[in-house]
Amino acid sequence: MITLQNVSKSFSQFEAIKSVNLTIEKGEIHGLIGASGAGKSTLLRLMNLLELPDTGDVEVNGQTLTRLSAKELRRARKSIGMIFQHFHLVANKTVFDNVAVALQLAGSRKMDIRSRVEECLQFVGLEQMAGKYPAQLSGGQKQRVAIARALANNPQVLLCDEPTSSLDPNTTAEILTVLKNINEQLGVTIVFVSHEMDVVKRICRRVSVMEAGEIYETVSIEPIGIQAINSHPEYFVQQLKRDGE
Ligand SMILES: Nc1ncnc2c1ncn2[C@@H]1O[C@H](COP(=O)(O)OP(=O)(O)OP(=O)(O)O)[C@@H](O)[C@H]1O
Repeated sequence: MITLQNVSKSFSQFEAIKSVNLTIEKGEIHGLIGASGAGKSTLLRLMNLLELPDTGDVEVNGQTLTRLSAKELRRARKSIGMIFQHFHLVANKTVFDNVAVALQLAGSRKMDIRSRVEECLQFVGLEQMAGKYPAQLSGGQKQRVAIARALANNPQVLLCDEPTSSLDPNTTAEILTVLKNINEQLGVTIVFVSHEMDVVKRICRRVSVMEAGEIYETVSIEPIGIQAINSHPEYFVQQLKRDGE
């Protein structure tokens, strides 16, 4: 589903990604974890060619992206959705229009756009918020809009760059549930970048640990379950004690 072969990326003289090989299976939720600067976001952005590799091949959904023309790449990218830590919504557009924009850019017919936007907003539980503006939404609601926008073109892959890092524990759990539903109900393969171990453990089936531009190790894990986190005070006490150890 996603294969990186000897992929390298440098910024000026700095080698941010060093000849990485990685295969992510169809239907998987795959985590990328590591310290700040390890190369997680860069590796993720190489998967839809937001960053162009200096060497190596990137294959997604059976297509070698690195060998496509600009036009072919635009078409291939419709099958790869992406969400970000800071949502990247358009402030002066309504929730409805923020989602519709993805379909307009992809050339969907006007008559199809309304029903598809409504469908996507319903999937993330925001059908009542279609007329609101981003400033009127909570962080979790903004991320749901971004998810609805990413789903609009029926992607096979969803790339998630620290999607819960600005959210509180309860909202994080809600977003993880939405992502899990997308994986299980729509069969979307998910790549999930995070520096938070407990978040990754709750949602990912395999996790690649990154260090200094390389994959140190890829580990299969037993997810501990999205509901494991909640607002119970004992959870916060345990976290605080653990962090203080
Ligand atoms: N556009 C760029 N220009 C120059 N250097 C960059 C660029 N993008 C990333 N880097 C550098 O590449 C390295 C990897 O960055 P990247 O953002 O992929 O790391 P990360 O593991 O996602 O870190 P964080 O968790 O802090 O976001 C860092 O040293 C960063 O400074």
